Amino acid sequence: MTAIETDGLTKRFDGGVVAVDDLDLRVEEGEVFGFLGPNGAGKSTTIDVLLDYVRPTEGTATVLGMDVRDESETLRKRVGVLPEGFGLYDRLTGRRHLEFATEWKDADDDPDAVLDRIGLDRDDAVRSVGDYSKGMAQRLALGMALVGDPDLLVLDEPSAGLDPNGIRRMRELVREEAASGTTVFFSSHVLGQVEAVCDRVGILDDGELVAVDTVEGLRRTVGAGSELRLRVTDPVELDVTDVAGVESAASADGILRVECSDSRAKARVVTRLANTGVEILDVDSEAASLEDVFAAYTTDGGPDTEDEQPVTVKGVSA
Ligand SMILES: Nc1ncnc2c1ncn2[C@@H]1O[C@H](COP(=O)(O)OP(=O)(O)OP(=O)(O)O)[C@@H](O)[C@H]1O
Repeated sequence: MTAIETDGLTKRFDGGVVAVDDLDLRVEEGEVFGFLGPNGAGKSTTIDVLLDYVRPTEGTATVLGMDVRDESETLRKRVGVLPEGFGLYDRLTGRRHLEFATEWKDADDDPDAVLDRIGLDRDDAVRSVGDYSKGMAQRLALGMALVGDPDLLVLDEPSAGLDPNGIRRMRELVREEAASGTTVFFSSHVLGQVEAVCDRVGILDDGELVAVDTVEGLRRTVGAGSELRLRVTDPVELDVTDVAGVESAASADGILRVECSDSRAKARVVTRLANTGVEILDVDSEAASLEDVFAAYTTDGGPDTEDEQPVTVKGVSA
């Protein structure tokens, strides 16, 4: 089943702003889908339509096989939402919030189990949330989204305010949810996190979907390759340019630098060298980051795929 499907979805606001423009989007069940786009691209408006907070001007949207306008009550029980800028009730405790979420979803979650999952201390759970730090409130809101074992999780900037441990826990939770069959729709400007957890990403620009693929696939499309650096005993004699996915190779100062258009080529190069008896002393690698890919799609009319030019390579991924 397709977890999210939009056909010709358009939202035009009073005043003429077209926030979402003829959007055809498909998110498959069980995948973690990253939803990216510059400020004002239309991401929040799309999410609002999917949750039936906003009605589209044209087109349709289905979630878990149901039309969002006809089945919004049913969907509210099956979809967990962590909205950006969520509101909590200052005078109520964290535990009470979880109990409310559980009642609202007709679920039977044990609040202590949820607290343990999100890493919120049980003593803190009996304090009023008005006294919570930003990260504690964010953990609680994530916990509320997880209540009721949702079939779809919609997370808008889920790492906002979280410390590094909280970010790691959030990523683990996303992967755990996906492993249990939950679809995760993950909207964020923190591209490193999107890259770390998402199976595929969609990039929205000016209300239009300009790219949908795996991060690896997007890298290939924009010609954003990766570089492999090998310290070997005698690099001068080596030629690996016939290895599939290798663009060029050059050696200097005992280092062989191999430009790859496809990151899988790196493993092929290492295998080739090992098979020819070359001693590899050290290996290092850099891949174009999702940031580079994002910039290629959202500036200057998108990537020129006719004549693929490598974009700036940065971000170390050994
Ligand atoms: N209620 C509204 N009335 C009029 N225009 C709106 C309304 N809501 C959003 N817009 C406009 O729609 C466009 C898309 O906004 P949206 O909030 O969906 O973008 P976004 O991708 O979520 O941006 P950001 O990354 O900054 O959160 C913007 O031009 C915005 O000004």
